[in-house]
Amino acid sequence: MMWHRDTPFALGGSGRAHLQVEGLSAGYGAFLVLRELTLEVRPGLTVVLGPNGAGKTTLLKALNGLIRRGGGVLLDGVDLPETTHQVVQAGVALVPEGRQLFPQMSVTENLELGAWLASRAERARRLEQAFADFPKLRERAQQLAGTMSGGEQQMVAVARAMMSAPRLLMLDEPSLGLAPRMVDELLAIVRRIADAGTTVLMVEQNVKKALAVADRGYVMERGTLVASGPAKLLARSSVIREAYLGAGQEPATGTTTAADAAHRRKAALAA
Ligand SMILES: Nc1ncnc2c1ncn2[C@@H]1O[C@H](COP(=O)(O)OP(=O)(O)OP(=O)(O)O)[C@@H](O)[C@H]1O
Repeated sequence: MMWHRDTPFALGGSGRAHLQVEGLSAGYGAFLVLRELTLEVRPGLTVVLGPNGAGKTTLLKALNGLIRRGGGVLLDGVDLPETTHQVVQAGVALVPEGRQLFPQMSVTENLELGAWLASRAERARRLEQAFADFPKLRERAQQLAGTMSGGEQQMVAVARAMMSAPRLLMLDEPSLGLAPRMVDELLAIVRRIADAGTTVLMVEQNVKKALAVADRGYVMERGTLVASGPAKLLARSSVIREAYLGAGQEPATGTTTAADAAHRRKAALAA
């Protein structure tokens, strides 16, 4: 069964938000990761590519108010606030790396947490809409999130972010650890969310597949941008072909267990 119907995703805002990032710097303590980054996220789907440690997650954390940043960030011409609470209120939602669901809570409870700023009645309305947008989650409404497959959990994480009715949805490596078919389905959903009017900024390591669904892309290395452009052109560019040749190919087993293990180690170190 597919995860979605042919109806557009009605949860997101339809403001076609436009994010402008000007001279952004951010890091951890004295360790500066991002140096004077300038980029824009236009309505549609923008992807940020780059190797491990390039600073992709750091970019999303800085935009989301999880770490301090310098430089300017404008959402539709208005300064984006610096605290996560206010960033969510401004209409920006993040699907974090590793999903970060509450494993002992049901699908419904996890989804409801995505609408914590909304009134009770509005939360109920959005939950109904989330189940309409992701019919399979309705069947699993009472299942504990921790007992779901990786792909199912990623769908819950995306649906939870959409519960805040964002104008800008940010996703951090949503395909990590998923089987190829699930990656395709997930990216199709992300594409449809963008088509329905929520601007999307997605960080990915699956270069080939990400560029196939995106409108525009940036390539980041060591905290700076080394290439940008329309996704179709970027896919044919020498910077992508030389640096990432084969990077978008699927592992023979259909899973990325090694990547998952590396990710868990990194999460443990960061904790
Ligand atoms: N909490 C932290 N404290 C200190 N340094 C960190 C922290 N998180 C990340 N870093 C460092 O910042 C740099 C950028 O990391 P970041 O996670 O943004 O990269 P990335 O491009 O998202 O890579 P990946 O694909 O592995 O997630 C790395 O050198 C990393 O070691």
